[in-house]
Amino acid sequence: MAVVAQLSPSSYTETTRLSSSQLSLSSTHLSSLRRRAFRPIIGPRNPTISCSVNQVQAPVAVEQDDPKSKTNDCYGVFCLTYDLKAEEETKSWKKMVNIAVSGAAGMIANHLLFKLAAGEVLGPDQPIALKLLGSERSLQALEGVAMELEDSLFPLLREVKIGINPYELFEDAEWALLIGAKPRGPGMERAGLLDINGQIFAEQGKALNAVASRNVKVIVVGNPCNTNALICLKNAPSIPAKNFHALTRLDENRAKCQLALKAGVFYDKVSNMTIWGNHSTTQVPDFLNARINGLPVKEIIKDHKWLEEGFTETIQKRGGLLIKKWGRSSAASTAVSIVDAMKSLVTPTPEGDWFSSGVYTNGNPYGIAEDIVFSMPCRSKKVTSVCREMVIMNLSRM
Ligand SMILES: NC(=O)C1=CN([C@@H]2O[C@H](COP(=O)(O)OP(=O)(O)OC[C@H]3O[C@@H](n4cnc5c(N)ncnc54)[C@H](OP(=O)(O)O)[C@@H]3O)[C@@H](O)[C@H]2O)C=CC1
Ligand SMILES: O=C([O-])CC(=O)C(=O)O
Repeated sequence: MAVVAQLSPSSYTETTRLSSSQLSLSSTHLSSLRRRAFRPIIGPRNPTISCSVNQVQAPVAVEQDDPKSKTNDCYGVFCLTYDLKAEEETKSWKKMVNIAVSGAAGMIANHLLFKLAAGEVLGPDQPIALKLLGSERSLQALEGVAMELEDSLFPLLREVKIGINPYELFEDAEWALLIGAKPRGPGMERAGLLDINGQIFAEQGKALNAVASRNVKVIVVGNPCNTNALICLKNAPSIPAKNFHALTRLDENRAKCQLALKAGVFYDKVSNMTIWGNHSTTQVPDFLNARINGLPVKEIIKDHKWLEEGFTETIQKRGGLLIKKWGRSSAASTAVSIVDAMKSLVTPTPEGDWFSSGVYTNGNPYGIAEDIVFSMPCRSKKVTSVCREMVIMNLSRM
């Protein structure tokens, strides 16, 4: 099995000290390396750095007319081809999965990428390729992120590619985690971001439509995420609308946390938590259908006034409160919730439970307006598929 890597300026001096036998390079791999050695790549401010394990060239500046063509085939150590010591182990690994992440130099991605690369999401036998999308202004920061990924020595991380062209980065993507978008500041509503962020998702929808796997699972995180998810899916008519999700898992996690706190139980005792609607202050966290230790919440939490008033408002305004306290929007907990959302899609949902996700309303059983993206209870049926079934619940209790 081969690993691909490109030697970054900071690492090539060390690396060239090693002989090919020390790296256990086969002759096939060596010739592949030599081929790669002269392929132009992007470095800081666009110099081209060409090198191989036994050959180093000084960086050479290259002309690039179209900034959209600035994409690395691979980054740093991920361009190197070598035989794995653990060949036996890797034989049992699954086929590599391409994961595209936008806003990859941002706060949320900085937490998420390391979880993905560690196998926390798709498991210890799932090698991954990370395709990191940034912009002109973040390209250098993106290199910094790629350098940290290099230095982390993740066995499952087999490829890293950075660039600014979604048509290149989204190619054959099986996951697209669309985070890149301006966050709100104190006193703003998420909807206020639509003018700035909406266009990003139109372009990225078109790119997904053109080049991504037809089975790509898209999780839209950038706010306002429901509307952005709708914009994205409308621009990607060749990809099933059910594959698009607006992230409301963070709200679900927040709601579980508050119910657990009030009931004096651990989080894992809270189940069946639905977030209805938008990832915004209009959302409805549904305590009526949620359960604690398998029982209706109202049987466990007797303070019904708190449930009806305090709880709902706490969840609706949690993001805003965090911005007020921290000065920026939630990043680590959002990354955790993206992990949770991905796992929920590829793992059969435990019997009787469900999770929340913003999904396209197409024949929904709740009477919610059609043709929007709306958070509701979902179940996943099959490993590795996006099968989603709506949960039919008795809404007359609400
Ligand atoms: N759905 C949810 O539950 C949550 C959603 N969010 C949302 O996720 C998004 C990303 O948050 P976070 O990672 O913390 O933000 P950061 O500011 O850390 O990173 C955002 C990235 O988005 C890109 N971007 C695109 N357009 C703009 C713009 N006009 N101004 C600034 N950045 C831009 C930038 O990357 P580049 O230059 O490479 O394009 C930047 O690196 C935000 O919209 C935020 O509101 C946050 C928390 C929870
Ligand atoms: O509040 C924000 O703008 C960021 C966000 O979406 C959240 O933390 O829920």
